[in-house]
Amino acid sequence: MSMTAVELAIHPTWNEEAAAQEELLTRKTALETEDLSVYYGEKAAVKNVNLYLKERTVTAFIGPSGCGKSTFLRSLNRMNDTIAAARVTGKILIDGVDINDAKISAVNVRRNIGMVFQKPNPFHKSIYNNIAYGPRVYGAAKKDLDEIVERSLRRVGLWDEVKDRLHKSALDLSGGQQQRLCIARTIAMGPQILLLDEPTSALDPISTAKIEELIQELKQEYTIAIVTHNMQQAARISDRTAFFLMGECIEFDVTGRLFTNPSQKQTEDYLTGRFG
Ligand SMILES: Nc1ncnc2c1ncn2[C@@H]1O[C@H](COP(=O)(O)OP(=O)(O)OP(=O)(O)O)[C@@H](O)[C@H]1O
Repeated sequence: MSMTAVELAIHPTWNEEAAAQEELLTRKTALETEDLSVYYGEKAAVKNVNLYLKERTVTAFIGPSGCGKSTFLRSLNRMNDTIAAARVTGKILIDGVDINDAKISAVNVRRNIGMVFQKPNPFHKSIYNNIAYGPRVYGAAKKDLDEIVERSLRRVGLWDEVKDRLHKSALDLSGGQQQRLCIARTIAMGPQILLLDEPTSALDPISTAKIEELIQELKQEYTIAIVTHNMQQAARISDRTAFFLMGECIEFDVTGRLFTNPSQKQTEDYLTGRFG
């Protein structure tokens, strides 16, 4: 059995955890990919990836820079549609329906599968209007907006911090608060799946810890996929982890097992810092 010191320290009881996490396999699949490849022009950035997200779990995507993690994540809610050179082959299935089907609207896909980016990117609007903007565009009644705003802000633990300044600019919030606001903004649209692309890499350790705690709470309700460069973070917060290398998904397993007893040599080399 191969174990890295770091991962042993993080997962001293990984056997128990792995067993508990196997239970998650019995959950419904929220989304799965079949031979998903993404090309930028002729170059394949993601190659024939088959993996799945189980309902109300956290799945982490790790791997060295440029291995295709973000491209893969972005393909899951059709964000790559916005890049002219990008082309997707294979399937992304939700309840057996391919979300890339021409009959499916990308806008609806993105309502159901929300995304939060590396750098907090609140709109240049008030805190209130950051949350209310999307629901308003989609026809939420004016009388319901106050409730949507409060519920979304409470859900990310921001309500008490901002309730007295709802109509002040969101840009005056700290980076960590801005990122929680961006998560609240996504939640306000009523998604089932949240895609988080390195959501803490621009944040200080305290704000990072708050977001990690929040992710643990949100998984009671949402299916979450997260790209992270921080292996400790993946080990701390995810139920399953996929290790990517040069566009391929090399290994996909219960997080405790992938970190302490990887089945592939490339995974072990990455975890032990032999490359990447
Ligand atoms: N818009 C784009 N146009 C062309 N090539 C791109 C584009 N975005 C990414 N790539 C290329 O696709 C490959 C995968 O990039 P991607 O950003 O998905 O990797 P990553 O694993 O998320 O990297 P990082 O951890 O550095 O963010 C890289 O070779 C990158 O240069």
